[in-house]
Amino acid sequence: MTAKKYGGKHNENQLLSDLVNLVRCWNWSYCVNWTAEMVTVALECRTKIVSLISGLCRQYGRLNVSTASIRTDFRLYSSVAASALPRSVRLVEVGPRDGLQNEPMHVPTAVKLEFIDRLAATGLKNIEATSFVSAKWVPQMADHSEVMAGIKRVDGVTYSALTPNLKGFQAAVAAGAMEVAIFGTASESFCMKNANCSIAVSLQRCEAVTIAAREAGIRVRGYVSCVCGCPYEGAIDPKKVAQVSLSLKELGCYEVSLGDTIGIGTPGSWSAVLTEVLQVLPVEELAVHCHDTYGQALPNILTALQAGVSVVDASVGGLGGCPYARGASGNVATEDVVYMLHGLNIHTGVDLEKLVEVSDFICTYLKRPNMSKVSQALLASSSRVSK
Ligand SMILES: CC(C)(COP(=O)([O-])OP(=O)([O-])OC[C@H]1O[C@@H](n2cnc3c(N)ncnc32)[C@H](O)[C@@H]1OP(=O)([O-])[O-])[C@@H](O)C(=O)NCCC(=O)NCCSC(=O)C[C@@](C)(O)CC(=O)[O-]
Repeated sequence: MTAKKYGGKHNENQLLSDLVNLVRCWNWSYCVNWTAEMVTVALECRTKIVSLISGLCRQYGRLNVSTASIRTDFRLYSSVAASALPRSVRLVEVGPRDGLQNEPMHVPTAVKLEFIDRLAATGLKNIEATSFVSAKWVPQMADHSEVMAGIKRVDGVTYSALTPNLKGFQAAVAAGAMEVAIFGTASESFCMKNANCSIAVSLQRCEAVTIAAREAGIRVRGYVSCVCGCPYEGAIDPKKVAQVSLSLKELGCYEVSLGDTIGIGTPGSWSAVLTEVLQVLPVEELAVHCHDTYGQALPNILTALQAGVSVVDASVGGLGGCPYARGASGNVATEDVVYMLHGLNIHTGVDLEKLVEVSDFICTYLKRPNMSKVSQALLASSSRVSK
């Protein structure tokens, strides 16, 4: 096995030291921590690695381990390593925008500001604070400028806004948006309902935003809606999703968030979408945005993590839904995502207890049930303790 075959001297040394440790401690977790590159190398050299482990077993006196059992264990643990999850995940909190945009009750600006400031105190680093859309279309977001200008900025937190066109972009930047998001969709009918134009025209509007953003030095994030299905057209071809994702990347988006707008996807349909999109975009430039209408959001997110995605959108308390997507329910609850990620030993930088307090604050204000199972469980147990 040459260093070249191993993909470089560093990987060769690392592999050999892991194999020695594996045999000495008889602990296969040394393989589970392999990087994707090392897994590829190891799988290519499977036969040689199995005989190397056999040799090391003899050298370290593990005479009862057969080559057949090494082969089976190697297959098992290298496949676990191959589906290795990211070590950390960046959460994009969309509660103040996606979460509130569909709420029938008018939420005063002061409450929105308290909501955003409290979210920033949980350790969340990306908060989509509002949207600069037409107040005729989404009345709840009419105070976008006051919200964006009134936030008590926390160092290291990016406060972004959704901007469908140049008018929205200019107003967002004037109010202090640090980043903007544009939205494309994989469904013509949904695009017409949501933005009153075709996909082609919406991409032209997006282009105007990205050109202005580049001049202003503002980063642009892109959304693709209806990636797993459309409320008006039904099934959506994953190839169409990939095509719109690529268009957004080519316009200059640093990241594309794939939105299952009506929460209809399953790990099966998400796998099909991710497979197509990953042909045209690197995984580092992808995020997922799951609604939980059918209770599939967490398994769908896990599917995306297994594919290497490490940016996840969520909304505290499971607030949200698009007013122009019939049947859409809330986003996946941020608390539920954080709980799952911490359970998988994946770093988020978010304080779960504080997050549950914010979730309780906003759901109590809105007089609506908290849709997060984690918040329900933690709030119920703390009220039992305080009785
Ligand atoms: C795109 C438009 C504006 C086109 O709306 P339009 O009516 O076709 O556009 P228009 O250019 O004819 O303008 C109509 C009026 O809106 C005004 N206007 C025009 N632009 C703006 C602006 N930026 N900000 C404020 N006002 C604006 C414009 O000045 C004019 O005012 P008037 O002369 O009638 O008084 C409209 O369709 C719209 O606002 N749509 C937004 C709908 C929306 O916010 N949907 C929810 C967000 S998307 C989502 O939730 C999905 C996502 C991202 O979360 C991912 C997922 O889950 O899949």
